[in-house]
Amino acid sequence: MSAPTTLAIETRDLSKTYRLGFWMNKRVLALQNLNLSIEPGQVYGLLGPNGAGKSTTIKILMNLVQATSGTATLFGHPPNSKEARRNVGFLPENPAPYEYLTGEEFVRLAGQLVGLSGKELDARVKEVLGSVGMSRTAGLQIRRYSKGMVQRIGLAQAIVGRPKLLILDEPTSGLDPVGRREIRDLILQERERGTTVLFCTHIIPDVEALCTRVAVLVNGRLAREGSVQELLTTQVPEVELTVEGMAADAVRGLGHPIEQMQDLHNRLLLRAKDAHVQPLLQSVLAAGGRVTKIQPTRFSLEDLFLQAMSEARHGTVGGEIAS
Ligand SMILES: Nc1ncnc2c1ncn2[C@@H]1O[C@H](COP(=O)(O)OP(=O)(O)OP(=O)(O)O)[C@@H](O)[C@H]1O
Repeated sequence: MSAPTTLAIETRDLSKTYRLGFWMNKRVLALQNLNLSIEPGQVYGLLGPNGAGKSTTIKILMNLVQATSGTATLFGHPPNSKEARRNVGFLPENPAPYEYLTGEEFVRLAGQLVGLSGKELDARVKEVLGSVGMSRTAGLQIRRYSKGMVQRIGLAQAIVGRPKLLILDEPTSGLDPVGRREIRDLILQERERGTTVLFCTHIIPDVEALCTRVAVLVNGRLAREGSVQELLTTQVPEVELTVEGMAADAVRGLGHPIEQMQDLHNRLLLRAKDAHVQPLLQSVLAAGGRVTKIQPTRFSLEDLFLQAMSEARHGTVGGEIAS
């Protein structure tokens, strides 16, 4: 029997309450009993609206914030241990590298900090500057860099030590489409190399392009978790119908469950669950309406995200100020 693989990241009942106010008597429940199991080699996306607890999770994993309760481990080691730190490359949300260093000096420093030296360091610095597209501008001081260049040099310092795990807080935020594509390609390269990547973002197309698995956090709680494929296929299929010759009220009056209806003046766009389509169709035709188009709808990650948020709105817990 083979030994179980050590998880790259594991959190158990991880919670964080921030204390606020002069008397520290206000509490923000930023994270509530978060359980994550991230296998080595996965590219794992942490999705969620503003204030969902994504950065708090990452900061706990990077030992920048202490959890209030629960545990977190990186390759089986607690975040404050040398063993955990040795294996991780990190890009914070707003990287603030030393501005008076050149890009190359900064990446070299990061390489030295992870134990590289001599020819190996020279070669690796050159290699990563090339792979983030900064070879030509690496001699400029960082204070001269654009946001995109800072982001790329930040990524270069994160990967210079060939970490087994990359943790990236909003790696493509604020970048133009070309910059975003380049950072995405770099993450894909790291995935090819077998690096485990955890990144958080609001940008759903990035998640669709990169992730093997995702977690959706809302109000500090895990609202959805699974492979992108799994999450999308477990949704009940829906069908979109285009109806002409009937008013919206008349269609509603037929009494069938309809998920969404859009009135485009000369036609109606209806969205109904697969199981309800046949009776709806028959009633529309019997009432004199014309059905000009029927098509299955593809449930997107964005739909899933919005659904998770609307469910959470009815049972808010985290990210709220409690007394
Ligand atoms: N240092 C802090 N002190 C007090 N409250 C904090 C602190 N850091 C975060 N919070 C609160 O904790 C909650 C979660 O914040 P967090 O930054 O983890 O969310 P996020 O999902 O990363 O949001 P965003 O997408 O906006 O970066 C929010 O309500 C936030 O205001």
